[in-house]
Amino acid sequence: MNAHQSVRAGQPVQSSEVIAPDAPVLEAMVRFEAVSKVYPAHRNKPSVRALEDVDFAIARGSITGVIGRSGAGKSSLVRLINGLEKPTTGRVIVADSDISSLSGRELRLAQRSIGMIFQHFNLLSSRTAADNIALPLEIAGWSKSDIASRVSELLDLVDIADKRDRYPSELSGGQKQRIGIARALATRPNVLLSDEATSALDPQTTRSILDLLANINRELGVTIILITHEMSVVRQLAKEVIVLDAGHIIEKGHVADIFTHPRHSITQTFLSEALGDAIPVSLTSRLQQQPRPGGQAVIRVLVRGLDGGATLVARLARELAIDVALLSARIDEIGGQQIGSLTLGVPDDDTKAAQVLSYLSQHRYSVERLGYVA
Ligand SMILES: Nc1ncnc2c1ncn2[C@@H]1O[C@H](COP(=O)(O)OP(=O)(O)OP(=O)(O)O)[C@@H](O)[C@H]1O
Repeated sequence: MNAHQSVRAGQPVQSSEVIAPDAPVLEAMVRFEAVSKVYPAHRNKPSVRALEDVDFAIARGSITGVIGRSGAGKSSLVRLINGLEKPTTGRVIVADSDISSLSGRELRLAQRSIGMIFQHFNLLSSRTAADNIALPLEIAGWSKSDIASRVSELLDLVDIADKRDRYPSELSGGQKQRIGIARALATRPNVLLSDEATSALDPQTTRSILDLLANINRELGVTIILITHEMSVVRQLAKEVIVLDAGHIIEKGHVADIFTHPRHSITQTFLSEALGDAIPVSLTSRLQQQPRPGGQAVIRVLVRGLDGGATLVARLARELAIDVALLSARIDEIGGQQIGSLTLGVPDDDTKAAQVLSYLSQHRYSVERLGYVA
């Protein structure tokens, strides 16, 4: 498939298929074609293979999370998208142009269609909020009056007009990030790259920034790519996710599918972190790490909606003849779908707990053993 082809939703997933589900015909905004990135040996340091044969396509107007641990290759991927690095092999296509083949003025023009926001905001401390937002417009050669009206528009968009004359040192982290977002959107980019943009913020401010990004995506149609090491960020905002590990894509697809049916243990660990608070305190306070005679093994399973939970409990009873107890259930909106998190108590006899776990993993449920209760 080349950069200009589109695919129809509903076809089986191919390695470079566009991964947004809803539109009838999807067009890629960012496409990696067999991309590898090797940093050459330097002084005494050996060469590093940061990305290996990476293939994906991100649909126009979508919100996609790219998640991975430290060293997985996330920053390399960002620098390839915005043309700061060239792939060692393969091509990087952004908005129908092969950014990996551009240089000089052509590259600078292409880079204007890619906005970036950062963990530490990267604002100039000597400039006011308004003047920080104006900077990319000055560089792009806009007239003073056009800059003034665009900056006012952007301050309203990020809901921070009252702080226009404040300096970064006078702003909170959330306010600084709003200025960062306004600056990134100044030249009307097609793509907004968020590089750990909420990692330095508290959970409530993170929520408000993610809500703002969701509005921007809805109202302006900007394609958003969220680089993060936190599945909770992906869960709150993205519909699609790419999981990177040691330079390889280990999973990609719809967030709701990956939450309910992860293929890889690393993905499962990210999911557990994102759901850490999903169990009621009344249960966590009773959880033990060692089995109790006559007690129950406690497991957590993710299912599609609460109906999926009722069906699962009925199937375990019917197919394995094991009655499980529903200890708690909670429903979340993840990737635009309702996902149920069920905590089940399985009679703690070794064979029954093992049978249930093996049944769930055979059917690719996202499952985690939490401990035991008496
Ligand atoms: N300029 C460089 N020169 C040499 N090696 C590099 C360079 N940039 C990254 N690497 C190496 O490439 C691998 C991937 O790094 P990268 O920064 O892309 O990962 P990351 O997922 O962003 O990690 P982190 O979350 O810690 O920033 C690492 O082993 C890193 O040490």
